[in-house]
Amino acid sequence: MTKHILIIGLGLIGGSLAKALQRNKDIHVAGYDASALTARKAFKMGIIHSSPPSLEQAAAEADVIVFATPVGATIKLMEQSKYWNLKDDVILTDTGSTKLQIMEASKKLNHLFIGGHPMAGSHKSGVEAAKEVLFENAFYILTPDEKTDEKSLQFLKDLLSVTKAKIKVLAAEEHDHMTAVVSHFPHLIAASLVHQLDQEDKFPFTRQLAAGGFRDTTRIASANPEMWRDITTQNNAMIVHQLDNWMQQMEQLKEMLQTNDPEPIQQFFNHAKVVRDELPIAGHGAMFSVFDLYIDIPDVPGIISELTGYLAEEQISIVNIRILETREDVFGILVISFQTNEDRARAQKCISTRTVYDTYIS
Ligand SMILES: NC(=O)C1=CN([C@@H]2O[C@H](COP(=O)(O)OP(=O)(O)OC[C@H]3O[C@@H](n4cnc5c(N)ncnc54)[C@H](O)[C@@H]3O)[C@@H](O)[C@H]2O)C=CC1
Ligand SMILES: O=C(O)C(=O)Cc1ccc(O)cc1
Repeated sequence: MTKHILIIGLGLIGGSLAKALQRNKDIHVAGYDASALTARKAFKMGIIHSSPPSLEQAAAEADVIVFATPVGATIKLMEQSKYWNLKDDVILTDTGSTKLQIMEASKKLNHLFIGGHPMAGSHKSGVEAAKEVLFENAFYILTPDEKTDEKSLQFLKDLLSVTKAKIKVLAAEEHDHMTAVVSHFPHLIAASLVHQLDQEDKFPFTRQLAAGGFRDTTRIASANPEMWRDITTQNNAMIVHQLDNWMQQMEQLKEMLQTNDPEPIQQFFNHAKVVRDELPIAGHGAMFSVFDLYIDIPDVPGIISELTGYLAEEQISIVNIRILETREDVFGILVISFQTNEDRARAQKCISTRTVYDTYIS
């Protein structure tokens, strides 16, 4: 029997989930967005099967309702949902980047709520950025609570299995602690680095030099500010704790730099390199999946369109493209990112057979 899924919020995450769920032919995906234009666009793009005009009516017909809105809006919608005329056995879930406050809000609901967080995404937002394959190989965290029955949890896991994400059950507190470390606090640091660049007024040319490493380290600072405002205010205590640790670390770093002894400075970088190099690679346990292919290219006009042209001919989709370094006299490094490991392997074969340029995977 066809199951009715309602996705509220048709941006990057809601749109991507809607697309992935459509792989299951026994599912009807209805989509609602506060922006009527977004909902219309999602329907025209085929991301959702239907775009109901009334949220309450769509909610009444749903077997599963997914809140894919910024986490502040999600809590407000959850409160409103108490007044909706829902099916008794409906499952409510969400995609938010925080879980503690959302699970706290769920205690006041009359229906089952299982927290969710697909840990893949990007600095882009909006329905236009939605991708069916966004969650493949990424972790998809679920945070059931003591009211969750095994059958409903299994139903939700089965429903989400079409995303090809790795579903993992965690307590909300564990989730918020870990995401503060690997996602929320790093986001604040990325934004702070950009602020620091912005305050640099001695040499305005500095911005032009902000290539390679600076751009890599700060990419996420281009993400949706409203979404990150909500994440930061909800997971505030865990983030402040990370900031305390960081400030302590910076004090030690400052002392080390003032002493300026080369040995501990090298050890500092060495330890970071060892830990960083040992992180699980994307697709094998990493939190966010992007598959980078490095290509040594000469700095000549037309080279990028030549390479992307070969990939297009072989129908290999690219998710990102950037140049790490270009100087007039040396080869530059082109980094092309792919959504899946298979795409990257096909791209490497394509470039190696059709050009003389060296390719490698970091
Ligand atoms: N962007 C990312 O990389 C990731 C985001 N998330 C989480 O997923 C959720 C959605 O994020 P994105 O899709 O990136 O955001 P987005 O900005 O791309 O989309 C959010 C959508 O929700 C709609 N919306 C806002 N308030 C609404 C309301 N009250 N009722 C109905 N629609 C409303 C907006 O019009 C927009 O279309 C957030 O909670 C975020 O924390 C989770 C994983 C990754
Ligand atoms: O772009 C990136 O690397 C991200 O970190 C995207 C992201 C943003 C928020 C999340 O809760 C999960 C993933």
